[in-house]
Amino acid sequence: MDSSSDFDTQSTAFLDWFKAQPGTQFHPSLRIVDLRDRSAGRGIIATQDIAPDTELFTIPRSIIISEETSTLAKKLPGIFSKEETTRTTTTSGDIDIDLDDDDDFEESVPDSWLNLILILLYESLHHKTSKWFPYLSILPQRSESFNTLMFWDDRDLLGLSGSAIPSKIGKESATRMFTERILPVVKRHSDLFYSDPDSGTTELSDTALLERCHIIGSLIMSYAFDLQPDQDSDSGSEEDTEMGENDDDGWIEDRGDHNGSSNTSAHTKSTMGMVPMADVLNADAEFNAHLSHGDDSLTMTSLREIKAGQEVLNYYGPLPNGELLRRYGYTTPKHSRYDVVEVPWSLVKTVIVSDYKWSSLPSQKGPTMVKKILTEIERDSDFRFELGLDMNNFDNTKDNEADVDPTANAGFILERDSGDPDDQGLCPVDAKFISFPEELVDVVRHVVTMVLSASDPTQTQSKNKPAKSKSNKNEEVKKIKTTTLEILSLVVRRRLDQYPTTIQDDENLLLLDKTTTGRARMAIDVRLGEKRLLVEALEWTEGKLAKYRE
Ligand SMILES: C[S@@+](CC[C@H](N)C(=O)[O-])C[C@H]1O[C@@H](n2cnc3c(N)ncnc32)[C@H](O)[C@@H]1O
Repeated sequence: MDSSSDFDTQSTAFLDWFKAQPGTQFHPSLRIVDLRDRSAGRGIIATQDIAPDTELFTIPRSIIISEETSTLAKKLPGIFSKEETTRTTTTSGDIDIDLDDDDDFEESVPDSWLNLILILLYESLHHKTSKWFPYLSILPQRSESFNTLMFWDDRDLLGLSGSAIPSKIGKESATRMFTERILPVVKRHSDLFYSDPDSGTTELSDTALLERCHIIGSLIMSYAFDLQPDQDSDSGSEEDTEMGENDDDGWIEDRGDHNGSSNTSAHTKSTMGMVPMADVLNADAEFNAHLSHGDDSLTMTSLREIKAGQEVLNYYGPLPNGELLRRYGYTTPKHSRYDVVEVPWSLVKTVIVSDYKWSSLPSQKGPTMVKKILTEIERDSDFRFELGLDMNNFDNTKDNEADVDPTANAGFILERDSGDPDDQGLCPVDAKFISFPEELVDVVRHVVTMVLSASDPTQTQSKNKPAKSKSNKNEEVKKIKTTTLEILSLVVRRRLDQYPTTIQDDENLLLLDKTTTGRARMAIDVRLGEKRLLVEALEWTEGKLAKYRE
């Protein structure tokens, strides 16, 4: 860790550099500060009260590191301009590379994330002579500087047992992508990448280069912005664009998930960039500043009054703490409102087949009958499609893709109703659990209906069975609803059992053991938040059941 004087010297050098760039502005009541005592690196605080709607700082597009400004993009124009010509999207959504177009096709790096990796790799190998030197100097450059999950070892990750988040780290797929798409470009143009003796960089081994790609990839994931075109040309209303808001989706999130997977269509020319000063701001689920993207510059504006001493905070989106940890390497109490728990379809099946005590089924034949019904459901492609069981409902960054069982990765996401932040960056309503995902309820109810009717002797008798009375029908509906809720309740309990520690254990760790810090503490925040959500779901279910049983 840098001494605090080195840290401050670098901050000052960066601020001086920033202010010296044509077109920048920096509000005099702001200061870059050292927040490492609370594991938040650098941040910006107000030194005087700042009124709402104040321009905090302005960043001309010319000082953003991106394809538009980079020396590398100018030196290798072929690589950075090929995306429209060498790639097409097939109807299935797969990417096809047009081999006839150019025999250098393997060098095309169509994803804005990969483009920025190449650019930053080049700049880091030329950092001493780079025009961004003071800016590059304040960015984390070593793996030890990151707490994103990519850099956690197996022992650290044990703290996240039970959570689905470790399965989304995607280190292998990122390594594959770097090996296939970045290393060949660097090797082919080694004269360019290693051309700066002043920066003292000799040719890197594949291992060292891959390590650097991971560092830069993580840097981009936690620092870069999706650069939107001039908002004046957007289709949104003027008021919305001025507020940096989007009509339909609430706050625009200008940070994508670039975890080794392209999330932009091959034909969408989206650019990512490193935005000096904007990325010095930390963030939270309640925030007080917003970046708007203008024609020539980007402007950070206060959304409400920022009192002297308060931190200026940006917004990274409605992320659960697990996701915040994976992408950004930290957790906050306010982000727990967005916590989620993934419930695998396999767990739901186990509960239905083996755990739930079907009172109306003969104990011998019961499980076989239920299994048969589930198999039929899984075979029914319409049903699977409707329930999303064919799709990987979980993140596509999973390393272990299910080749055999199309439902292996299927699952349901439990979450609260959390609402959007308001136009001042505040969350006015409490987040609360108000229902299970519709698909989960539908599938359980469907199974319950089938099982109950298969085990109902009046259903299996002759076609001339007497019509059911209204009260019988009501009873039947009630039975289906209560059985569905009982199964959901059991699913939640079993999901809770998948965490090695209880809520009480975790709360004790946090309360009694004040030495629980860093990664261990953040892991507790994630798993505790998920378990609290499960308990909320359980209480909600039991409340509903109590009403039906009255
Ligand atoms: C865009 S940078 C913000 C500046 C950063 N603090 C620095 O020192 O360079 C994003 C990173 O800052 C840290 N960060 C952002 N918001 C934070 C918060 N509320 N608490 C702790 N760390 C935070 C995380 O490490 C995150 O990956």
